[in-house]
Amino acid sequence: MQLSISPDNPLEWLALRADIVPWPLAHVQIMPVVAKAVLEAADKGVFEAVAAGADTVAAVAQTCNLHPKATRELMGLLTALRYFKYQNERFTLTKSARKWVLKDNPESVYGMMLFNNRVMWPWLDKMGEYLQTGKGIHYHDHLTAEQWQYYQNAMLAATGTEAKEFGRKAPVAKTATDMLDIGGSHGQHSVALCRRIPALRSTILDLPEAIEQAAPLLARLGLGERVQHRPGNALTDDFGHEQYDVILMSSLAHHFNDEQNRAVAQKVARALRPGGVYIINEFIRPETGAKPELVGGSTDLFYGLTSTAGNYSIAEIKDWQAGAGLKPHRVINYLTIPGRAMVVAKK
Ligand SMILES: C[S@@+](CC[C@H](N)C(=O)[O-])C[C@H]1O[C@@H](n2cnc3c(N)ncnc32)[C@H](O)[C@@H]1O
Repeated sequence: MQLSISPDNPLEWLALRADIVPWPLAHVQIMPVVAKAVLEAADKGVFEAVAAGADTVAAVAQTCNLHPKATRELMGLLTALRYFKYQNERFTLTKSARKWVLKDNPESVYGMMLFNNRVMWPWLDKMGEYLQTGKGIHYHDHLTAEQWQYYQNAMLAATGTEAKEFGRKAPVAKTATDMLDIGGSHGQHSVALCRRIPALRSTILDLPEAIEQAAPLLARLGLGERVQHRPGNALTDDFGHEQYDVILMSSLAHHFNDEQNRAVAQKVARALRPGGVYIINEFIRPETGAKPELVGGSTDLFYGLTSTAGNYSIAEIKDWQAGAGLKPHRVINYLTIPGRAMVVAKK
């Protein structure tokens, strides 16, 4: 997937084509403003206010306690971004914005918006330092309880769509009974798979601070005893011997360095039953020289900044699995989240 600038008319098309438009300005001037405007709009309740009927600048400003002139500017930008339509002097949410940004919609990314606005945004200021030192900020080591809550809600919001596709496509036998979900947080991936495979039960291994905040999110998913949290640390805990038919590690490998991922793979290989599968579900870093890809590329830099590690290529992930004695099985790309894949190995 790529971001591109699309012309509104033939003259703009010609100007872009002739390369007389200074397009980097889109990145350095427009995108930072766009990102912060959308985050603040979500945080200040602007989308919810319009959905509830505040359909003029004055009504939005009053409902959200904002300055009228600043609100007009914000609404103009959000309309250009197609969050809103403006007709007959009234704002309405577009159908697509309604689906993705309203708090209570199942596919909404609202939780991610709050986390990015309230917790993640200041981290971006550290990018220059990271580029010079190569040392990330390792946020798991110093979040407050409130920040852990925003984080776990964000993970739930970011993976609602993916988890459904995971539940349908993960190559797990219908006879599977036991699953370990390493760094499983909210449990959406486990729940999706348990819904497909009636005898499956899952244990979610996550850090205690995460579980404190993720427990109510998991409870809301309604699988009861079949999906349970276990507080621990994937880097130091033993996973047992021939106990599981499926072990999933989703979006955690990018927080671990190569050596740590190899050590985890060794423990996974021991804990799987013969025929069991190890699924590493991840953002994929395109191989050097391969076609550039925006999702894998931008998250690679982001996880470098936040955890010093970063994304890995499919070949690197397969190498950890093979190094632990597992056989390559399948690589399954996501339709709904480009740049992500399940890299699956079998015991
Ligand atoms: C980016 S989130 C991914 C959550 C979920 N698996 C998903 O795909 O949406 C990473 C999760 O791993 C957990 N985590 C981080 N370090 C860990 C460790 N050493 N052991 C176990 N879990 C860890 C975090 O608390 C967090 O819940």
